Amino acid sequence: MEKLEKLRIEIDKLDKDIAVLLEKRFKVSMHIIKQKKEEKLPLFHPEREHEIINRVCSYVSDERFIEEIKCIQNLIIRMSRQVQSKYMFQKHIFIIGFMGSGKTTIAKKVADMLAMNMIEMDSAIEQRCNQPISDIFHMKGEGFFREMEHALLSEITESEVKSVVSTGGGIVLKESNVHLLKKHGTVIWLKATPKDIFLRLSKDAQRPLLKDNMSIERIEKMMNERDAAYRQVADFSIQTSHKKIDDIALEIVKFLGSVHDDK
Ligand SMILES: Nc1ncnc2c1ncn2[C@@H]1O[C@H](COP(=O)(O)OP(=O)(O)O)[C@@H](O)[C@H]1O
Ligand SMILES: O=C(O)C1=C[C@@H](OP(=O)(O)O)[C@@H](O)[C@H](O)C1
Ligand SMILES: [Mg+2]
Repeated sequence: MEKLEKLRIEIDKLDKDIAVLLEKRFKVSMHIIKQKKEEKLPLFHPEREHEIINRVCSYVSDERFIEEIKCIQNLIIRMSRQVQSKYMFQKHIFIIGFMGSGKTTIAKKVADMLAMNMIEMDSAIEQRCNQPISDIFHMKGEGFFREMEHALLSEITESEVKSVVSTGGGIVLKESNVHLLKKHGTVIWLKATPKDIFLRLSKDAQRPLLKDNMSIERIEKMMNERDAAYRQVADFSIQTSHKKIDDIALEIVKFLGSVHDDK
């Protein structure tokens, strides 16, 4: 029993040392992000992160713990990115654009790169209604869906936690949403050609507005009707056709690094 007590005291002391060191490390991370911003350097640098993890593993002499230490180091790096993002972004990051432009896919990537919370508005509405979007449209009508969408956006904008938000393609149809997007976020507009949208969505039955009569011409017509609304709210636009998901997300993260906030 006495031996166990001694070991516990040792663990407690090590935990204290770790906490103090982590606090120091996070403070340095914050200095780094300020410096990166001043020097306009990329916020996200995966090669450097791999380098750090490999180097840290090379300090471990007992092979039995390499896997665990690697895992913890990964988490430390991710949490450092979280600390940096909290410092950097005092507004939400809204991803807007036509159906199939890649909002959901890219928002996940950007959130992962910045270690930020991600909100998928359509999924959140589906959860609230306990129904897929296509059923909500069919059974309760588009008007009901738009009310749900507006209520959710209002809630998101009131939240202290800043998120990467994947919106639905029709978010800009309500003027009150446009106002909220502009006021509370940095808005990224994803674009794609009607042909690419058609190819991306032709096997997807989850878009009620395109479900029955999907054609390149119909997509082009709807897109033309909406483009002005996307344009008026966007801080940055990016063409996604013929680009890889990772490259699109990196381009967005690079843009976000150049955004000036109040700090
Ligand atoms: N840049 C891209 N290149 C190729 N396919 C893409 C790209 N972006 C998204 N996709 C694909 O297109 C489909 C629709 O993407 P999604 O993220 O759901 O779009 P949105 O949320 O804007 O409707 C998905 O199957 C996704 O994998
Ligand atoms: O463009 C629209 O009006 C809509 C787009 C959908 O989201 P995605 O853009 O993710 O497909 C979804 O919100 C709903 O079907 C309405
Ligand atoms: Mg989506």
